[in-house]
Amino acid sequence: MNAIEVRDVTKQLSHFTIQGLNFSIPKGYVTGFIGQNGSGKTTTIQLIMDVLRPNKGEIKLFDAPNRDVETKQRIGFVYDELYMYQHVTINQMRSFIKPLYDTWDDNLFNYYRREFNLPTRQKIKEFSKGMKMKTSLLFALAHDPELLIMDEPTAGLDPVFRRELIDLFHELMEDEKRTIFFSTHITSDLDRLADYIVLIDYGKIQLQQSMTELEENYHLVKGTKEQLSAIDKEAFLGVRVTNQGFSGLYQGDTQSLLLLQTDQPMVIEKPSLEDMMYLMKGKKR
Ligand SMILES: Nc1ncnc2c1ncn2[C@@H]1O[C@H](COP(=O)(O)OP(=O)(O)OP(=O)(O)O)[C@@H](O)[C@H]1O
Repeated sequence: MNAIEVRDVTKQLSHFTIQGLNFSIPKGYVTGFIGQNGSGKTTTIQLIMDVLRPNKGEIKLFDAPNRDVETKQRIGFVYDELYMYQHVTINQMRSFIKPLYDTWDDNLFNYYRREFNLPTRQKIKEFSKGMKMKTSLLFALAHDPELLIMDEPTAGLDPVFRRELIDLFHELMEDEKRTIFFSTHITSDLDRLADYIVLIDYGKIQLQQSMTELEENYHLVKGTKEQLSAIDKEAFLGVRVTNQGFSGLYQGDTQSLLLLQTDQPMVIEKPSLEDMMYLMKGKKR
């Protein structure tokens, strides 16, 4: 079963359109949602969370419409800006949020509050950016959600806590009942955590694959401009050329590249997610 299904969704904003959005997020896995600034990640997450309504298409969570109140109970939502009332303390906030969830667990709340080192006497509006993100996470985790949907949860966090958070997400995934879908610009977090990747560009899904498929199917090829002219350009998803030579994202079997008669061998490496995003924006030559 899929935890999230987005089918033919269109959303028209004043200067931006999400068009014919189709993707699904498998249950029991971690999926990273990537794309450049303004590519539509937050808008897509808001559509999934029913904060925005699509003009066309449908979104299902655990096979039920995303407007279903019971289904919303199963989801922990972490937003990149704290959407909660900020003039209260964490404990006052708890008294508002707790009644909304049947599965609310005070032990979990107290555990994560201590783990995240969040003060109980200070008002949330006085928290640092990182503390606000931790507060958002605390409230998402305290009702033991089956599906965690997070918009840039690691943004604004110091590197040590970011690593600890990735460890926590690993722990949360251990019982295999949970699903995580999160957007990020920090691709090293995805290398550590993600099973699947969804890449969005200009409001359209460019790529949805497992990390294993990505590793098997894509190669980073580097060489001289002369070598580039000898390669079938159709096999490249994108190429960047500089004075030093070229680097390209190559799809498929690299055997034919190794057979090319060139004065020096080309470099063939495993691309990072960052390489892929950068090169996919490069032109085909
Ligand atoms: N409420 C809104 N009204 C009109 N346009 C909007 C609204 N919210 C977002 N947009 C536009 O939609 C586009 C996509 O924005 P979105 O926040 O979804 O991108 P993003 O991929 O999350 O970007 P970032 O990585 O910078 O957070 C942008 O051009 C933005 O200006």
